[in-house]
Amino acid sequence: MNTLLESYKDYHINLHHIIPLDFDSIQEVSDVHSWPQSNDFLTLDLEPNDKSAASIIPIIDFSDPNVSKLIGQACETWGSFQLINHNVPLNLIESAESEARKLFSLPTSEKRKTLRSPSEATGYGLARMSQFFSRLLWQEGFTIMGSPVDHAKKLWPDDYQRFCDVIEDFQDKLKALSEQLMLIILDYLGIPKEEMKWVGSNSGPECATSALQMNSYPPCPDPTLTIGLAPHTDTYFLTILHQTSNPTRGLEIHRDGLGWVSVNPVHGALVVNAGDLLHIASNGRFPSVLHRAVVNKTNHRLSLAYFYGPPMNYQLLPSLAKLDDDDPSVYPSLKVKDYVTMKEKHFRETLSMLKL
Ligand SMILES: O=C(O)CCC(=O)C(=O)O
Ligand SMILES: [Fe+2]
Repeated sequence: MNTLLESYKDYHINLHHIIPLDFDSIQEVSDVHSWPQSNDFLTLDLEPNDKSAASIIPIIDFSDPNVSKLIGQACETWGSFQLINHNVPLNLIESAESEARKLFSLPTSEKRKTLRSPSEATGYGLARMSQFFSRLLWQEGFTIMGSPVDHAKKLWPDDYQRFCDVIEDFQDKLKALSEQLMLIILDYLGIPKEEMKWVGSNSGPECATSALQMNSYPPCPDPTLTIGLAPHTDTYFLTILHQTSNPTRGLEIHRDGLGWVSVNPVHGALVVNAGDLLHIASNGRFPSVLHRAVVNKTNHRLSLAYFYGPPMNYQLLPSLAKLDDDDPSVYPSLKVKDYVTMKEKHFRETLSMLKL
């Protein structure tokens, strides 16, 4: 089991947790998409916390001379920041968004030609998290690992090349940015880069794992009843996310003491979130940011999330990030594939189960 695809093969998901709603025909929020209103993180509070809090999520200029310190501090306090001047061309981001929109605008019967099979990780379907919930998400997704060509040929038999070219170029640029961010982060944590040779490695079993997740959240007749993506943390080291500008509400992150904070889109910015594996590798110094996607009544919101992390065989060594010798290790050393397997079973409980 050396690739992400192989680690997911053992977890056959019921079709009910793969097939999205037929948004072409849906008129109302039925019982299966009505989420319980309770006091825990699932509470769909009607308003995000006060607007001033929204501006607190750091916006970092990649060309700032202090960029390393700013990124390290943002990861340590928030586990999240927005990055501007990141060198991913704006027209490429816009093209990727428009290719995603083209895909999600296809009739449901066409999209289902690429339905993710229960033992696979790529293609059209509900977010993987849906297997943990009895209610349905107001979301449809499309997951890509490497080349999307096989699926693209099914969707547009005579016209698949543009989709593939744009998406591959987009993934290449996000990979390069992920590598730059990782070098900054390793330096901040005092981890020698020789310990993470997969950063920057381009081929073979030692190269990084990555995936591009396209999310579509059609307008919803009653956004107070349902949710696009339920609260979760991402699994890998970093997520780089583009979200459509101008949603009424969308990505929200949770911070103790503040509650849910909206990540308001900044034109051309990419959101960077720290995930579980970086939380472990940082020996708990960087929080794995809890976030969710809420839906709205008027806009068809899209997001493109690029997940980046180590190969499945990589052994995480939290002790490398210890501040000094007396600083205890907060997590055990473990292999990435073992973490991925645990998360497929235990979802949000996984980190607390591992904590020493
Ligand atoms: O749509 C968003 O803004 C969030 C997407 C996300 O969290 C994910 O794909 O893991
Ligand atoms: Fe996420």
